[in-house]
Amino acid sequence: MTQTPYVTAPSPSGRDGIVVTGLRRSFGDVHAVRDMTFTARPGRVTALIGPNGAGKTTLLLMLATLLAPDAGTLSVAGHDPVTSPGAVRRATGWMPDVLGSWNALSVRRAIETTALLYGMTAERARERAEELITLVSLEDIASAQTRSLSRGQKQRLSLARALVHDPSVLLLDEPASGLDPAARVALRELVRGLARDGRTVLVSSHVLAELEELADDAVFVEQGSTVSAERLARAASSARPWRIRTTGSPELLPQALADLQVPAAAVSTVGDSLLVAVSGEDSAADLLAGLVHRGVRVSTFAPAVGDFERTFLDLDRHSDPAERSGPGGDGPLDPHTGDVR
Ligand SMILES: Nc1ncnc2c1ncn2[C@@H]1O[C@H](COP(=O)(O)OP(=O)(O)OP(=O)(O)O)[C@@H](O)[C@H]1O
Repeated sequence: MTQTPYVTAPSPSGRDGIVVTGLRRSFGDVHAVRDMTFTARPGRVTALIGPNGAGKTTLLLMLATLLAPDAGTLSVAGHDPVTSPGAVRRATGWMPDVLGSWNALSVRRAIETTALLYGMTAERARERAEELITLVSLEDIASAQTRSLSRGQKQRLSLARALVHDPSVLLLDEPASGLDPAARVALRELVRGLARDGRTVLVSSHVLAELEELADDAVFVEQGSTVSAERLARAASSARPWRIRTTGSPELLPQALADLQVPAAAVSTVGDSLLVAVSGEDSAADLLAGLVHRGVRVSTFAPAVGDFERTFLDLDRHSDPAERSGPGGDGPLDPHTGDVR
C-alpha cells in the first residue's frame, strides 16, 4: 500500500470517539456481550483484544448500527447508534472480518458503487475510487472482478470501502487477516496515519503480536466483559520473563545471576538465551545494571513477549476458574494464533 494516503481532516464530531458503558447483548441463552465499558479516543488506535468468542465482533456490530444492544449506552462520534443510526453510519467506516462484495463487479466499480451509495456524484465517485485504489495498492487488479481476489486483496478492498466517505471513526475487524508481511507493514502505516489525523480507530484482533506495534491503547475482553483497570494493574505488576543473551564467556551470566541472588526457579534456558522472571521495569533496570557491573557482556535484554501478550497471559493466570465458563474463551489464549488452548 502506498505511503501517501488520501486523507482530509475528520469531521469535528470525531473528537468524541467511542464511549461504551455497561453494554449487554445476548443471543438466546448465549451472553455474547455481558458487561462492556470502555472509551476509544480520537487520534489513537485502540486494540480490542480477546480470545475467540469473547464478544468482539458482537460489540463491533453494535457500534456499526448493525445489531441492537439489550442494555447499556453507546456513543460513536457523539451519536447513539440506536437512536441516530444514520449519523453514526456517516461518521463510521466499518471493515468486517469477511468482505461481503458484489462478485461480478470490478474492484474499481465496487468502490465507485459504495461511493455512490454514500451520495457522491458519479464524477466524484470515480475520483474517489482511483484515490483509494492507489491508497491500498490495488492498481494492478483494479479491473478484476472481486470474485477473483485473494483473501489479502479482499481485505484491502474492504479497507478501501470503509474509507470511501472519509469517516472520523474506523471499526476494523481483523484487518490484517490474510495480508502478507509487507502488506501488514503498509496497513500499519496507513492505519497509524489515519489515527494521527485525528480519527478514532478501534481494531479487533486475537493475534496480539500484530497489534503490539499498531495500537496506542488496549481494551481487553474476556467472556463478553471488559477487564477492569484493577485487574489490568494487577497483571501489569506481576513477574514477567525477560530474555537475556550475552557474548563472551557463557558461564559468567549464570554466575552473576547467582551473585545477584536471583532464585534458580526464576531462570530458564531457551535456545541461546536465559529467561529470567522479573517483577516490574525498575527491577529489570537493576538487574541489567548488576549484570553489567559484574562484567557480563549483555547483547540482548528485553521482555520475552510483547506487552499485550504478557498482560493477556497474566490476566488468564490471575482469573478465577469459576468465572471462566461462558460462551467462549474457556481456556488461555494462544497469542500467536488467538485460539483458545
Ligand atoms: N447471531 C448469533 N447467534 C447466536 N450466537 C452468536 C451469534 N453471534 C455471536 N454468537 C456467539 O456469541 C459469542 C461471541 O461471538 P463473537 O463473534 O462476538 O466473538 P469474537 O470475540 O468476535 O470471536 P472471534 O475472535 O472468533 O471472531 C460466541 O459464543 C458466538 O458463538
